[in-house]
Amino acid sequence: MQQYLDLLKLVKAKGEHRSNRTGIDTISYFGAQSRYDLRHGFPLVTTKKVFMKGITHELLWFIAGDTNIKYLVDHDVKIWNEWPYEKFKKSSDFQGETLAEFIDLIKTNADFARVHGDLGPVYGKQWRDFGGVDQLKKIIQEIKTNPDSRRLIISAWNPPLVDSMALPPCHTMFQFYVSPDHKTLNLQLYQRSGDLFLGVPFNIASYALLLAMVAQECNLEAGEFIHTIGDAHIYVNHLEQVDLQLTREPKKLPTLVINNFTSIFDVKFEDIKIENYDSWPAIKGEVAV
Ligand SMILES: Nc1nc(=O)c2c([nH]1)NC[C@@H]1CN(c3ccc(C(=O)N[C@@H](CCC(=O)O)C(=O)O)cc3)CN21
Ligand SMILES: O=c1ccn([C@H]2C[C@H](O)[C@@H](COP(=O)(O)O)O2)c(=O)[nH]1
Repeated sequence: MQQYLDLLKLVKAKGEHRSNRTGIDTISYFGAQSRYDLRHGFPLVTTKKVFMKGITHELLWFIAGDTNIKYLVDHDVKIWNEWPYEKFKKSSDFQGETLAEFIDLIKTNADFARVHGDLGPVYGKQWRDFGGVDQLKKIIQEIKTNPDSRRLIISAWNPPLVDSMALPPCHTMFQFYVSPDHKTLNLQLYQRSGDLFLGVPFNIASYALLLAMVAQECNLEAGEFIHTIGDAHIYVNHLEQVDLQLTREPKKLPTLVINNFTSIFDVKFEDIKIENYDSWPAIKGEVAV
């Protein structure tokens, strides 16, 4: 996937050293756009192995309107673990538990999970209930009945609620666009902040999967995913990993297959398959909390 490598190169070449709330500085470039055409394969980064299982579960979790990490924890998806733990550490229930102990409590104690596993009104809540509006259902209905609309927008950025979220949304809003011949569905995402090494490969695959599912729901062909990023950054402790990736030749993209599709609201994890994913080995990197 050359577009992703080009994005890394752009930020390395034109970005500036910048500090931020995490204490780990970044090289940052403001305003970048990449285009991925799903007709050329499923855009899963091949220059390192990407954890597609986690991406798929996370997307189904958003679509279900869920905001509690219990579902993810129960399926061994660890990517959101640190954020409720940080919240828990500040609560009066905290008694020095480690992150592993905290996650164990989420797994085994439903009452504990209900209170301490919730991230606040994050993506799932906003997509399915933004002040009473089920945006996802509404927009799918609009795509089906009014494909020429220029108002096919879903927003996760809800200003009065941003401060009660464990992490304000990074992928803040997206728009659908049906081609003039009403055959192809395209999606553009505005992501306000992008961790190019860890988060962005997840975000690309996640929105490509969402585009494919909404297209199938609307009997359209999935076309382009256009990824626009505000603060596009590489954490300085990921620079070596990025350089290693830049030495690797991208491989042929895998294909996405969704079996037994009836509706985007009923898709099962087992029915989503990525076939012929040939990637370079995984590369580890620390996440900045
Ligand atoms: N600094 C930062 N970067 C992010 O990408 C990010 C956040 N914070 N906060 C919220 C979510 C959580 N996301 C994450 C968090 C961790 C990984 C991660 O560690 N990925 C590893 C291993 C995944 C695994 O196998 O469990 C990777 O190699 O992709 C990825 C995305 C994306 N977001
Ligand atoms: O889906 C996601 C979620 C988060 N990120 C990254 C972007 C930043 O590095 C951090 C969030 O920190 P802020 O200070 O709130 O910007 O997480 C991502 O790339 N993708």
